[in-house]
Amino acid sequence: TGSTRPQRLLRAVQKKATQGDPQSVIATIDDFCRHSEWAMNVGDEKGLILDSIVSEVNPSTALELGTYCGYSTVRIARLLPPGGRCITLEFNPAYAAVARQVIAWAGIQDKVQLVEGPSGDLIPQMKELFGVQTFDFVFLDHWKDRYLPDAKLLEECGLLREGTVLLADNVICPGTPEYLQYVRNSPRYESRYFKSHLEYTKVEDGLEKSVFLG
Ligand SMILES: CCCNc1ncnc2c1ncn2[C@@H]1O[C@H](/C=C/CNC(=O)c2cc(-c3ccc(F)cc3)cc(O)c2O)[C@@H](O)[C@H]1O
Ligand SMILES: [Mg+2]
Repeated sequence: TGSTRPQRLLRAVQKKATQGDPQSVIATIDDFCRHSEWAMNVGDEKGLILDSIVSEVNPSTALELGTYCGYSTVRIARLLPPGGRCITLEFNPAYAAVARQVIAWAGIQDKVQLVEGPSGDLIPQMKELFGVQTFDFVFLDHWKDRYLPDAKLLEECGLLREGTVLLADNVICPGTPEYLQYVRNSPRYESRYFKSHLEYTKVEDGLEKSVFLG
């Protein structure tokens, strides 16, 4: 029973990153993925776009769908204002266990609530479980065929408000065609594409920023 890639990524963080320093955790993961083992983190190039949009929104309450190893969780949480928090949903217990340790190593665990379970079950419980009224920012980076159903579920549960920003990773590669068609054609969203590259490669990918109009 060897280690998994997420476990090897965590070991690199614990070996090379400075405890309590989110930037060094981010840099260590990017170095690991670029020079040792590719992994499906949003990465450094798309990560800068993520950073700029999170900074612009300055969310009190952010939601992330698909924690994986916690890389984008750290990117988002390190930029939150005092009292801000990021709720991140992950249904794979092994990935959640790695992500908790990555987030703790970065020292931003007080800003993060990692919830284990499938988004379809958890989204309807956000208000009762976590006292969430509405989200200011949502980062979609889980199974690509779940972006659209979960966006609609967030609408139906009244978890979006006028101005909520949805940011979706991988709208080109692997691609999320149904989601893109919806947010680009629905009168309830103002959508814009941020062209970039698939993490750690030269392949085209990008992020879609969609503002809910209420
Ligand atoms: C019930 C399923 C839907 N609800 C869910 N609720 C909670 N967590 C969910 C989840 N779905 C998936 N997850 C988790 O999100 C993560 C899944 C992410 C899927 N991402 C990708 O497939 C992906 C894939 C690529 C990729 C691109 C090119 C390539 F050649 C190979 C891979 C690049 C990316 O940036 C990606 O994000 C996992 O941690 C998984 O356990
Ligand atoms: Mg992704």
